[in-house]
Amino acid sequence: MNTPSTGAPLLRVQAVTVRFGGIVALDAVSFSVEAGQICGLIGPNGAGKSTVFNCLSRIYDCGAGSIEFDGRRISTLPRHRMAGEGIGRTFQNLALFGSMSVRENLLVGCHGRQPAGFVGALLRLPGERRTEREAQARADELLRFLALEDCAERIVADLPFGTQKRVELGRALCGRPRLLLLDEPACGLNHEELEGLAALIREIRDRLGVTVLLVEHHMGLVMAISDQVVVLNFGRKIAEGPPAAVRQHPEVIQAYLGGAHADAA
Ligand SMILES: Nc1ncnc2c1ncn2[C@@H]1O[C@H](COP(=O)(O)OP(=O)(O)OP(=O)(O)O)[C@@H](O)[C@H]1O
Repeated sequence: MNTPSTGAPLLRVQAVTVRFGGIVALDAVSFSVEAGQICGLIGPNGAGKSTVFNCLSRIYDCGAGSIEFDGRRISTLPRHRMAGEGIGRTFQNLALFGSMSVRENLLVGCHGRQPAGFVGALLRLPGERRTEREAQARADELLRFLALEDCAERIVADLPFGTQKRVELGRALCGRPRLLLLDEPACGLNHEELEGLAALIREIRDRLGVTVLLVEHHMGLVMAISDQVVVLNFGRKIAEGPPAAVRQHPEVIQAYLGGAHADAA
């Protein structure tokens, strides 16, 4: 089980501002996520949710403000260090190798954190063989956890979309993240798959000890599984707190009323 090494919040976003020309995508946004929480990050289209994720993955630079992970400032680290720091993510449009098997996709996720390097792999050094065994064991563990054993050797592109989404979760989990960023995991899933997803996200938190930050338009899912919800609108944080309080917040109701997501209210 992953545990934080300090008593501070696992993730602290402090006064982060991001501008694109004249657009203020994030305007001094601050929030924290405690270890062991599922935190929902919601808001209407264009509110700034993806920009937060892209700052956390270091795809975007924060123009101002800072991001701390487990007490360490990460907002200035190089992008390739983020997986090693313990932050994993999934993508709205799935980041999978369609022509490779489910197991191979998971192994790619495992190898992102392996220290042996190119020369070690080329020469099949003992250390590299050990990390390969460990990667296979981790992939087996996650195939079981995600109920993907039966399709482990199948080509990903041949699988239903809902199954591909579980493969992507597996790829992200192979790197043993302490914080998992889920980008619209419910998008494209049917009703039955949605119920399975809610249970799975809880299990990722409870059994694997992974803290979850969830961007999602499906309000039913967010409100059902989140311990806290942060609401953005036009790049500003307009509310945060437990789901029951957030859904009654006047600014949240106002932000969603008239939009495509009025069910938030
Ligand atoms: N790379 C970029 N270049 C210019 N503008 C951008 C860029 N990325 C985001 N924006 C702008 O920043 C604002 C916030 O966008 P963002 O994608 O973070 O919103 P979002 O809440 O994720 O929206 P959605 O729910 O539609 O995905 C929007 O006005 C968007 O047009």
